[in-house]
Amino acid sequence: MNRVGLVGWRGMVGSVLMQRMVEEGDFAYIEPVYFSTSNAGGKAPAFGGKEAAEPLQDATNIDALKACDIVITCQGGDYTKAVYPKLRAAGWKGHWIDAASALRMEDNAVIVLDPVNRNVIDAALARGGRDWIGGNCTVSLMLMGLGGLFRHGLVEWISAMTYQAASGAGAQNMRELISQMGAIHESVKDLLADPASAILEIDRKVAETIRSDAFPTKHFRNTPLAGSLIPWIDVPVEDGQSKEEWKGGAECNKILGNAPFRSAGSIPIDGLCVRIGAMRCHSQALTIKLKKDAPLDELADIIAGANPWVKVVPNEREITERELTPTAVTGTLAVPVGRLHKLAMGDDYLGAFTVGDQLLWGAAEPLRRMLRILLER
Ligand SMILES: NC(=O)C1=CN([C@@H]2O[C@H](COP(=O)(O)OP(=O)(O)OC[C@H]3O[C@@H](n4cnc5c(N)ncnc54)[C@H](OP(=O)(O)O)[C@@H]3O)[C@@H](O)[C@H]2O)C=CC1
Ligand SMILES: N[C@@H](CC(=O)OP(=O)(O)O)C(=O)O
Repeated sequence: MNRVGLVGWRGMVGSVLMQRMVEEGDFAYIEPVYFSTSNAGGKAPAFGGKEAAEPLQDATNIDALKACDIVITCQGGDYTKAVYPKLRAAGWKGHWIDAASALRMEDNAVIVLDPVNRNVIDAALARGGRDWIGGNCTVSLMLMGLGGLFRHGLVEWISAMTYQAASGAGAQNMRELISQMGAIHESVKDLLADPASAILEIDRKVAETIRSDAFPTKHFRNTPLAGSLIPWIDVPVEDGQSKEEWKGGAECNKILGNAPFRSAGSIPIDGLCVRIGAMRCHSQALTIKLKKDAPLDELADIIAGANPWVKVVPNEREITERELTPTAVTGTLAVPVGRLHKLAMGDDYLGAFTVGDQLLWGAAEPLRRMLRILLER
């Protein structure tokens, strides 16, 4: 049985991964070894009802990691940068599965999203590939939704305008969003209780609260999110883009096995990434330039047929309000795509909207499935 090292299992992404591994019975096929950066020697958990043979191992101990056939880490990029090079330098030939972005664009790394790029994964396996990295959440969710259009060679370019949840910034940010919501309510709760109170007075107080120094904004770089939005995610890069926006083009093309972004043969993918006050679902409004005019019902069938999780929501008001929202999707593997219609720019322009859980398909699920691919070879 494969000895599988689990690093970062108690973090937010790691916890979702453990939950999915339990649900899918993955622990029956592995000998789990749990690692910690903070509590080596402590008691290991028993996910899937399976006791680990050893206590928590030191996640920076290269010899302990070297004893694993496969290591899965959700510990973050700093950990990857500190440990991965030493582990390979020590001659480790095992498989490294990683949620962090640190290694994504390395030549020997594959960005894994098997419902979309199983061909790229299989080709890398045949070449002896050993580094399997989960994609950026927004990128993976867009490809889970639109994979069919790419597979049919229909996409000339895409503009993705995103509405990204607090969870993408981390667990502390989710907590801070809720604190902000609470602070807003607290500031006007007496006025709200009085049906005769003036709405502009409520609005004035809310704005004052959001702008005040006392508003909890530490984790969002001193910028309020509740009652507002933040049109910048991650660090600036070149050409006026944020790094989150750059990943859209760079990672999508790599996942699809295309030429590198901005080189001949790649697909231009760009847009603006915006943080909004959702908890853990990212949404995206997409303008898709098709290579040719195709009937809407054919396009809908192509989108719906790409994988078992994508679902086309008819472009009608009631069902869209019911099924194409973060509230409907959160905690599920469903990737609904809706608002499908031809845009005013021409019949080869398709409008679409998609929602996905950024901790499931956006982070944990592609890693879990890569583990199963390795175990089932
Ligand atoms: N958040 C996201 O949306 C996505 C994140 N990722 C990647 O995954 C990495 C991890 O992200 P995320 O899961 O959000 O990070 P977390 O901060 O939730 O967890 C990271 C580590 O922090 C340590 N930790 C310290 N205190 C606590 C605590 N109270 N509860 C739980 N863990 C604690 C744990 O390490 P230990 O047990 O060793 O102490 C844990 O493994 C990111 O850095 C990123 O590279 C990838 C895709 C999406
Ligand atoms: N940057 C993403 C979350 C994330 O962790 O992305 P990446 O895995 O590319 O670092 C967001 O803020 O929503």
